[in-house]
Amino acid sequence: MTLRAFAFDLDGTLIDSIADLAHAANAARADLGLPPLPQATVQGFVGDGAASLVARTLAGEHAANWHGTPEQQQAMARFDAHYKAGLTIATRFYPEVQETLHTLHELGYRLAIVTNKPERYTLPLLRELGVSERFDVIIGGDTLTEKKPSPLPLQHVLDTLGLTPAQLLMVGDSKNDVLAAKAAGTPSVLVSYGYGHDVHALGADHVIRFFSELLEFIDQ
Ligand SMILES: O=C(O)COP(=O)(O)O
Ligand SMILES: [Mg+2]
Repeated sequence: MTLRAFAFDLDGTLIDSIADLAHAANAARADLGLPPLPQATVQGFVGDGAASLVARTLAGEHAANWHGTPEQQQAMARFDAHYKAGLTIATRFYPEVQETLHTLHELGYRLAIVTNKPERYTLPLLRELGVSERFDVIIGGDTLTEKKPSPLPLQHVLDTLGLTPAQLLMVGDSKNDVLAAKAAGTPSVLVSYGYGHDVHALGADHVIRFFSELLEFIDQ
């Protein structure tokens, strides 16, 4: 491979954020007089951005869509307040992530974040975890006009870094990550420990169990 750079999904790939997301989701539901949802249920709602997460959280089902109704906006305001107040209470890097990012950086690879998480959470979260400086480009779900599965965020990374699609490896945990990679023409790797379902059936070029397996894809 002629890899020069990596684009990383955030939730379920670099960080295990589900406890803080579920806490904020259930605190928002409590504010609206609704009973809590199991953490595993909220986990299944993550991956399409905050508006989808809030719409699903409010309805208690994955099929719900964001329409910007007054009730959804109220739920978003409550979720937003709770999540911003506790972005990194329980959120942690998955094993081997920090060491592997350090190694890739030392080897001269450019590193990007391509997440559907909005910038208002992504940027402070990365700062709180002390890794903002690690990344050459950070694209949140609302940074551009389209988010994953659109190829736009990855195309923006390619343009910014001056790379061809074959030189960038998308690393994620869910369907949107593979769809975005395919649409942008970049290779993709899925981690099997994240929030995606059926990762082996999503058509990624590789599925890995541990983050450090990424080092097997580079010319050392
Ligand atoms: O906030 C989300 O919906 C998930 O974000 P991700 O793209 O980092 O998995
Ligand atoms: Mg993810």
